[in-house]
Parts: sequence; C-alpha cells; structure tokens
Amino acid sequence: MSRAAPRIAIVFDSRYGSTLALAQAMQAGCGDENADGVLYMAAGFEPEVGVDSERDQYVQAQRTIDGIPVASLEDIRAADALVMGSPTRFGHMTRPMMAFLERIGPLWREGALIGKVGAAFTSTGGMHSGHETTLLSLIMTMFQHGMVVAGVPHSVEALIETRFGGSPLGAGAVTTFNGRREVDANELAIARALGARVARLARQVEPEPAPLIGPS
Ligand SMILES: Cc1cc2nc3c(=O)[nH]c(=O)nc-3n(C[C@H](O)[C@H](O)[C@H](O)COP(=O)(O)O)c2cc1C
Repeated sequence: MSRAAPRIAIVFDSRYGSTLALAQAMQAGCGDENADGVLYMAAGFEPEVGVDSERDQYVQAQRTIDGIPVASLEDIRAADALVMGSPTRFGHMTRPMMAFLERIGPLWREGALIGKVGAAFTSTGGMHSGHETTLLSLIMTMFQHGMVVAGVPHSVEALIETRFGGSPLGAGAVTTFNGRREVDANELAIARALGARVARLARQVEPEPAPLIGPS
C-alpha cells in the first residue's frame, strides 16, 4: 500500500539550536516528497552542566523550541515513520532523549512500531568524539522496536563533500566543543536528503504492527 501523505514524526532535543536546525532540514526534506514532517520535542530534565543558558544562541534556540509540542505516545503511535535527533552527551544521546525512549516503551510491548521507517541525526562537539556512536545509540533502539532503519547512501553528494557532520548512519553537525560552529550547507543538505528518503520509504514500506509474543 502506498500512503498519499505519510506523517513523519521528527522527535529531537537541542540546547544551542544545531540539532534543531537539522530537524528543520529533515522536515523540509519530507516536504520535498509531499510528506508531512512534524517536529516534536523529546522533553525531560537535563542538568545544565556545561551549558551556557545566557548565550544568545541558547536563548534564540529555546524561543523556537518553546513553540514545539512535546511528543505524546499517541503522536508516535499514529505516525507512519519516526526520526530521532539528539546532541551528543558523553558519546551518546541526551537524558531527555533517553526519557522519551522510556516513555514510548509501551509501544514496544504493543509492537506498534514494527515495520515503520526510522532514521537518526545528531549534533556533536568534536569530529571523532561521539558523532557516530550517538547515531548508533538512537538506531539501536529502532532495531529493538522492529523498525526499518534508513541511513544516508553515498549517492547523496553532500555526504561525499562533507568535511564535518553527516554519516551513512544518519545526518549530523559538528559544532566544536563550545557549540558555536553553525551547521553548514553540506550538513543541512544531508539532513534534507535523509528527510526526503524517509518520506519516500514510508510510502513504500508496509508497517507490520503486531503484539509481542511472550512477555506479559
Ligand atoms: C554535558 C555535555 C556533554 C557533552 N558531551 C559531548 C561528547 O561526548 N562529545 C562531543 O563531541 N560533544 C559533546 N558535547 C557537545 C555537544 O554535543 C555539542 O555542543 C552539540 O552540538 C550541541 O547541540 P545543540 O546545538 O543542538 O544543543 C557535550 C556537551 C555538554 C553540555
């Protein structure tokens, strides 16, 4: 079955706005394929260790983020595909993103995400200090849910050109350790291409929701 306008839930977390910029590029990519990319915040407590909440970059980003709804269980159950993005924290996802994964635990029990398309994105301070491991930390959960995981193929030119973020495992930005480097054109192009790919695949792949056998 081909869905006319798949609904893609894009759930993310962000402090300085880099992961937000990638989420918006993913959303634009969904739009390129006439799919409905919907932004949601992961939400949850994170100790503000090492985050400069006085910085303009932070204040601006939070202004936009304040208008984005928090993902509910029903939002995710109803979506045709699920994309997740998180800044790197000590080599993996943030605590709010982990809290989101815990909140959608009941969907695992229902088997609600089996056969749905998933993809990941991240924003990391350094080039080799957690970029791909953060993507993997997100992707591993998708496999646990039985999702069909989409990466970025090397036919995406920006993936060949990038000297910073983005990987076959997903979209990404490298912002330096103080988070000041802006997301560049290649990083945005990779995110947009991945958003478009998720939308195309969501049209083609038939979800297979099924309750789990065994655990009660
Ligand atoms: C507590 C803390 C831990 C972090 N850990 C890492 C890390 O392990 N590796 C890394 O490259 N960057 C790390 N960073 C940097 C952020 O991942 C980076 O600034 C990211 O781009 C911020 O994304 P945002 O603009 O969406 O908030 C850390 C930042 C904080 C505040």
